[in-house]
Amino acid sequence: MYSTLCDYLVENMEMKKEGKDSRWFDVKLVPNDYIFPQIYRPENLDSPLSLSIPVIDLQNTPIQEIFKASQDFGFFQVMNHGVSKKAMDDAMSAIEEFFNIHEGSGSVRKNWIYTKSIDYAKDGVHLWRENLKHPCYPLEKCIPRWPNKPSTYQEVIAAYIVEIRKLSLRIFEMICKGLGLDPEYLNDMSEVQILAANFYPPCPDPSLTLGSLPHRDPSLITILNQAGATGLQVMKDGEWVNVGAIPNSLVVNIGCQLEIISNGKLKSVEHRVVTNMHEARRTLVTHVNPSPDSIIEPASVLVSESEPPRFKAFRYRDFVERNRAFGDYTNVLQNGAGSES
Ligand SMILES: O=C(O)CCC(=O)C(=O)O
Ligand SMILES: [Fe+2]
Repeated sequence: MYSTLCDYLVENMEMKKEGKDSRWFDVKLVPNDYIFPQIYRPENLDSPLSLSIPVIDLQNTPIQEIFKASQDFGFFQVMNHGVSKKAMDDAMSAIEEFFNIHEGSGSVRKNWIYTKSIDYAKDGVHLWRENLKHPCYPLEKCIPRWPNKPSTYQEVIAAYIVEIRKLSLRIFEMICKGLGLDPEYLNDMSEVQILAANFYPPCPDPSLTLGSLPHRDPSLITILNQAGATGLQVMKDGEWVNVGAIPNSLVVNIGCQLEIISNGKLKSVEHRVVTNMHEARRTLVTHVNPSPDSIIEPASVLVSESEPPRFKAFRYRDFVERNRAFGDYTNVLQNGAGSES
């Protein structure tokens, strides 16, 4: 932390003299408006050694493993998941270029939303990240409305979404079988609706900052490509647990809607992103959501006299609008290619 404003100005003027560019994160000390109050700070960045998120090989349709991880952690990592390395690498390169091209260009709010770090504030404190979000459903209509810089963006992100959709269908089938639901139950009501890309630059003091605030996802499931970088933490038994960075794996977590449909059998768990000093974290997050007009309620086969419904029914669209579930521009995101902006 800077002890005086003067220290801060001198430090940053010196960096400019040295000829470094002046992106917001090119600082030697964390500026005051990025320092969270004590209660939010991720002071101990090491996990308890005994805990780790399950890593599951999808090759042999491991229904019980997926089901148990969804109950115990609400999170798991998958290997041999069928999303090609090329699709993952190409998509991640496009994202990296996007954040390089668009830095400093101001927020763009049309059919996609680019939010700079400074635009994110919790009680006046900024998150250590930049973010891009856009709708993905219906895919063919959405593609031409996505960013066109870099020029590969639309093509490679579309290819990535198609592969992620296939993976989400496999995971849903396994979860349905584990729960005792019709295998198509979740497939029929879901869409890969929103893509969010994040850029968390290296930070001079990760104990003071956050990349994302603790939250639960408003999705059915979320599939996260973290490109082998650490930073994600999951709450387990009252402690923050680091999620390992395994090359070519994907992280899957149970969203609030699936917790409701499962009548509380599966857990939607709180998570957050911490920063680190040495490497940038870039992530591609796909929110697999219920179709906006679907009714979310505990599945009838999971409800009985001995297990009454633990949640009331609602329309997903109403939940999203009421909670502004995808941030300030939720309407643009939920209404996808149909929205005028
Ligand atoms: O970027 C990450 O690692 C996590 C992002 C996340 O939790 C979300 O988009 O819901
Ligand atoms: Fe999340």
